[in-house]
Amino acid sequence: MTGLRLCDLTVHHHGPHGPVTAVDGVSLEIPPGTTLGLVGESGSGKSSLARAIVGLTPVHAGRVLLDGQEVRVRTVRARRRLGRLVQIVLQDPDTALDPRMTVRQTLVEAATAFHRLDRRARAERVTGLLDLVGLDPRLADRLPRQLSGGQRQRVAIARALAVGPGLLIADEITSALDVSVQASVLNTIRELQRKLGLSMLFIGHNLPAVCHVSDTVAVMHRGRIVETAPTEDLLRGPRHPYTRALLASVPTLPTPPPAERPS
Ligand SMILES: Nc1ncnc2c1ncn2[C@@H]1O[C@H](COP(=O)(O)OP(=O)(O)OP(=O)(O)O)[C@@H](O)[C@H]1O
Repeated sequence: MTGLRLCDLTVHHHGPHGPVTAVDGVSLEIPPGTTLGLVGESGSGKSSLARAIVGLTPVHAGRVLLDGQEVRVRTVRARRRLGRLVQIVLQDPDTALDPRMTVRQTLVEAATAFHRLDRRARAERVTGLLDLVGLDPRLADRLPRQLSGGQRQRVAIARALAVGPGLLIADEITSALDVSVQASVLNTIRELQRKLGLSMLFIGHNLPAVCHVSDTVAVMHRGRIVETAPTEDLLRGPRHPYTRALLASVPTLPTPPPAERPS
């Protein structure tokens, strides 16, 4: 379990009309073993924040602390250490999975990145990981294209877990999936939290989905955190108008028309 703290984090991008402040002085904390949900509409800066934590986007100002230590990404060794502590899963599993590698090869590669495993331990690890993410072990010898989108995303999650990270960042991991599949992946995330005691940063734009898996929720708007609260409190009494707008914009299931009365 790894704790994360961001102090006044600022991230800039170079836009066509000059610098764009994607993350504007964000401070937040994820105590070890807990999940922080980060919610906000498209363009609010969520991905920039996530990418800055793992060194994929430069930090303009502020600090990223993992277990109290400043994150370093300058050297190969530092990046390796970071990869061992923090893994990120993105919206599109196809970017994480090599189309030429079977599920087994993908998982073994990740599982042996930092640990030596003999043949038998590798086979057990693959079965264990697939079980953890709710996949049938018989899928181990398939290629990504022989799996559904939801199954591929589960493999991407298993691949991240194979490394044995202390913190998992999930960036819109259910957004590209069918609604019914989304719910089942969210339940898998809850199972993982219960079984592994992982620390997580769970990013999404759908407030109920984010709340389903989060202990605390932070609401991001135009690069800033406008409200942070324990999940229950946020749902019961959102304070910021933007949070209320997010809650109000959640689509409800259409109610079937009333049955026609016989005349
Ligand atoms: N590589 C980049 N170059 C220039 N501008 C960028 C880059 N990445 C993001 N931005 C800009 O930074 C701002 C925040 O984008 P970001 O992708 O972090 O938001 P987001 O909340 O994750 O949105 P989405 O869910 O659509 O990815 C937006 O104005 C976006 O246009």
